[in-house]
Amino acid sequence: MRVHVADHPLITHKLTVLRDKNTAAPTFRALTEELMTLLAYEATRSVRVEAVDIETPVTKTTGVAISSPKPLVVPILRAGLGMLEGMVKLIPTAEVGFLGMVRNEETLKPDTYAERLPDDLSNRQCFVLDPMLATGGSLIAAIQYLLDRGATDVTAVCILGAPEGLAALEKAMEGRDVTIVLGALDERLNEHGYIVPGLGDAGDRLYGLV
Ligand SMILES: O=P(O)(O)OC[C@H]1O[C@H](OP(=O)(O)OP(=O)(O)O)[C@H](O)[C@@H]1O
Ligand SMILES: O=c1cc[nH]c(=O)[nH]1
Ligand SMILES: [Mg+2]
Repeated sequence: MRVHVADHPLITHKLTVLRDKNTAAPTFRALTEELMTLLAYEATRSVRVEAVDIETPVTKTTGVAISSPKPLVVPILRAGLGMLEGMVKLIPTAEVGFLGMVRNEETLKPDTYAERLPDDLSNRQCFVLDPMLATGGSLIAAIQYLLDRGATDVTAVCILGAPEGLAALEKAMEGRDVTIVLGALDERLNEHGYIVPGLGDAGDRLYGLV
């Protein structure tokens, strides 16, 4: 498994505003989308392309176009939905599948309550979006879902990660073609499984309490 932690002052600046408990939902949503777009630059570094012949006003030349089958973007509901627009703005031809997951706040285990994915993911490049990698339970289950359907090339994008979750993911995905791109790797998890310093509950901050 490959791990890339973004190191860019624009990302750190936007993350600082996102972390601030006084940042209200409209700004939080806008920043989540912007951060995704910045992280997408790294996450799509190996997006598959094929040669295409075109003609400029000056001459014939060869360029590239994103290959078919098009990449599959999978936001994990709810919070991953806040990252979706930031990704598909960059790859408008991407297809989008959905996984709905909620972590049981007592056991910290994920429960999958919705799934809408193609049956066969072999030969699809998959991009999983979830802002928070805490214990890693949700992301491991989501990536495993894709691998079980034949995916061989999965990149996950998270805005914040905890070392505990990253270690669990690395152990679970050992030897698999999985990449994770993080906006920042935080200090630790607290006794409730929340990332420290973190930003709180990403889903609640995007969409309100339920
Ligand atoms: O790494 P883990 O310990 O599994 O925790 C991370 C998960 O928790 C959050 O979702 P949550 O369960 O709060 O659902 P929500 O997006 O609907 O708020 C977050 O968006 C991840 O999916
Ligand atoms: O810090 C955390 C941990 C899990 N889920 C969140 O939204 N935030
Ligand atoms: Mg939540």
